[in-house]
Amino acid sequence: MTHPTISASGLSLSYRGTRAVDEVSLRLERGVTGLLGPNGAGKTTLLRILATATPPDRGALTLLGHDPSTVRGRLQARRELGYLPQNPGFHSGFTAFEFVDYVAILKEHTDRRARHAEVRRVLDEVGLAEVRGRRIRALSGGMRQRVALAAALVGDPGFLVLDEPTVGLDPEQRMRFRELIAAAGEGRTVLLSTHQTEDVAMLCHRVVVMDKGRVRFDGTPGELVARARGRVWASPERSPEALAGWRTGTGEFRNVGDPPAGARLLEPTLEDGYLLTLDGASEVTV
Ligand SMILES: Nc1ncnc2c1ncn2[C@@H]1O[C@H](COP(=O)(O)OP(=O)(O)OP(=O)(O)O)[C@@H](O)[C@H]1O
Repeated sequence: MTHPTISASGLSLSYRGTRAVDEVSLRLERGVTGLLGPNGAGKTTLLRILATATPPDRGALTLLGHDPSTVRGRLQARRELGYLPQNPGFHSGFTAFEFVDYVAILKEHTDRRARHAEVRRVLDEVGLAEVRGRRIRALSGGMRQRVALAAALVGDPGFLVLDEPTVGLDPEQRMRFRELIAAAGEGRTVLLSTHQTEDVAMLCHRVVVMDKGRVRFDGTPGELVARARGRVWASPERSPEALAGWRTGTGEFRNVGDPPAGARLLEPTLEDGYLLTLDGASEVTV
């Protein structure tokens, strides 16, 4: 059995009256955990708290055995975690090498030779050895995201926080990025925020769904899919019972919701389970 490398209890953070993160408790273990949620659900805010970029208003957090509410614990935790923020803040005039080197300096890698070797290692790990001398502005979107991942991998962190790293990537680049995330998840704890339910289905051993600052689901991808079993059906026209329904390429409607008696049920996907979780979330009373 693995034991949690990250444990959070009752984390809350408000921005002028908005509860961005509301009493979130989580335990993360090795492997890739997906974090799903609609826009404004609080994902980025939660990731910022876990990456020690923003302190919570309330709650307790242990990161790789360190308590980030103390100066010493925060410094220790920062040395051992990697964060790929939604906007990595590239200086586009930098080369890939210069950018990662700059991040390595910020991460207190002071010995120049050892640092440069580390920068080469992480750029190699993400498949960018060939273009390390190229300016970031000349790289494709997929390559830029790999530069950001390389920066997060400096120092071989035990905990990796990735905020929507596959956004805007084409399918081929996304697949390539998935390979890298899966490789990064071997022997590490990775938390991956995404809008792509496919990323979660393909990569994650666990999935957390957030909405309105709260955790609405925490389990395996299979358990999320199971929530939609018996709630997806086909019909020649849109069913009035459906929460969502659309005509597919076959000409039939695919409906999600509470099926009528005798409906021809379809195999659910993770996306169906996710949508039904969000729909139920508005009814959750706390
Ligand atoms: N710096 C800030 N100042 C004020 N409100 C903020 C700030 N950052 C986030 N919020 C608010 O907190 C809530 C959660 O935002 P957050 O960015 O964490 O959500 P998200 O799930 O990451 O959304 P997205 O998927 O769109 O990135 C939203 O209502 C947002 O408007």
